[in-house]
Amino acid sequence: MTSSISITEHQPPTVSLFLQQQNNTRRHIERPIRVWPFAMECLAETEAETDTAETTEDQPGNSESLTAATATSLQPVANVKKDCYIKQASPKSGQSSKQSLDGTKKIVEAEAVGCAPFFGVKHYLNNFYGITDGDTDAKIVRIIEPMASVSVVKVTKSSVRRRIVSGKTKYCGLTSKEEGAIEAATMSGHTLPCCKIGPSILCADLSCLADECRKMIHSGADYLHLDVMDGNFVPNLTFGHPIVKCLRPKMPDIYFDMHMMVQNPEKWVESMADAGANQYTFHIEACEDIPALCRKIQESGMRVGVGLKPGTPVETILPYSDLFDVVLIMTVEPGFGGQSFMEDMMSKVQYLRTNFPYLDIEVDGGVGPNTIDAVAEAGANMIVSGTAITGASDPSQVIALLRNSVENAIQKSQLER
Ligand SMILES: O=C(CO)[C@H](O)[C@H](O)COP(=O)(O)O
Repeated sequence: MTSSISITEHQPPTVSLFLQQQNNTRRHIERPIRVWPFAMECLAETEAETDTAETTEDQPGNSESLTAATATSLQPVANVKKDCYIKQASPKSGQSSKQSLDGTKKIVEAEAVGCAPFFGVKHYLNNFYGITDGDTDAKIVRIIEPMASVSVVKVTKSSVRRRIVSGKTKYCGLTSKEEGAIEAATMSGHTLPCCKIGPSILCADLSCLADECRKMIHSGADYLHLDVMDGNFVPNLTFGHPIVKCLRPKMPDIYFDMHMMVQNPEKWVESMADAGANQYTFHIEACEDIPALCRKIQESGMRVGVGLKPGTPVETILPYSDLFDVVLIMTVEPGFGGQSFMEDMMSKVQYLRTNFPYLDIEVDGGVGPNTIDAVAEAGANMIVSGTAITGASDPSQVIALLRNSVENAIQKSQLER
């Protein structure tokens, strides 16, 4: 079933949503939803309201954006002080998760009153989907999380450059309003990870790569995990950026997670960004200057992933943990699909989830219906699965099963918080 909705606003946007359901499997979006950016401004506004204790510092640039935000809402959602600066830091020590969820709830409620399109979209989807800001080249993706009505703003795609300046994240290519909204949202501590299933096409029929990839997406996959092997870091060879570049126009909106099993990963950052990759996951064992590589990846507009081979202790990432968007825990020796899952790697996942509740934790190797429960219970939320999906007679059934396990585990862990 393909559906679409149109929402008109005081500004031009027509919000188009393409939702596809096959064999009762939930979710698939052909294209991102497009909305007018005021929704993001609105988020900033409600953050300011929610966290009044923290919003006292005068910052002229930001007061301008807040005034504009109020003016563009259908009904102002909050009496925001004109001159206040949105400055909610990460959750205060001692702040309970209940308080944090209450804050999130307030934001969601406020949006429901002030932002009809968001409410409609959220209600319609009842799940987590990206919403872009209306440009043809997506700048900001707003993820609506499935379980706890959590809202997150994330930056993706190459039109935005994210840089770390003096330990602070800076965004280039955004208006001050957008930047303020992102700052408020990303620093609010409300960013909880959600379940994403990314089939690895390593063992698929690579002679018809685009068709195989489309099949995965139509079966309900959230993203594609593309394994790049150089015959050096791992004893196998696959493909590189020229193939990714050919694939990109055939699926312009699909998230490409590049698993770079290569020596000297810094060598391929620009080419992969240019080819249209969204996430660049390098192996920590293959890299000498980790901060420099992370900076390079961020500056080229991709999310930063770091992979750990089974023999690499999880603590290795600790000095750099702020620099990563995703940590990939390998549950096989990298190089080949179809190997047996190493359950003892789950202690690494548990350690990461306990210490980094907002981190995207990805698991790769031997993950399928028989092993997913261990992965989900340990706390992983990005699930790579190769042969279990590509070799299945009905990939959509396997994807739905994996998703179900992870979503249940996320829900359970949130109830226990
Ligand atoms: O990175 C990989 C191997 O290095 C693959 O992504 C992974 O092994 C997926 O295949 P399978 O699920 O069959 O193990």
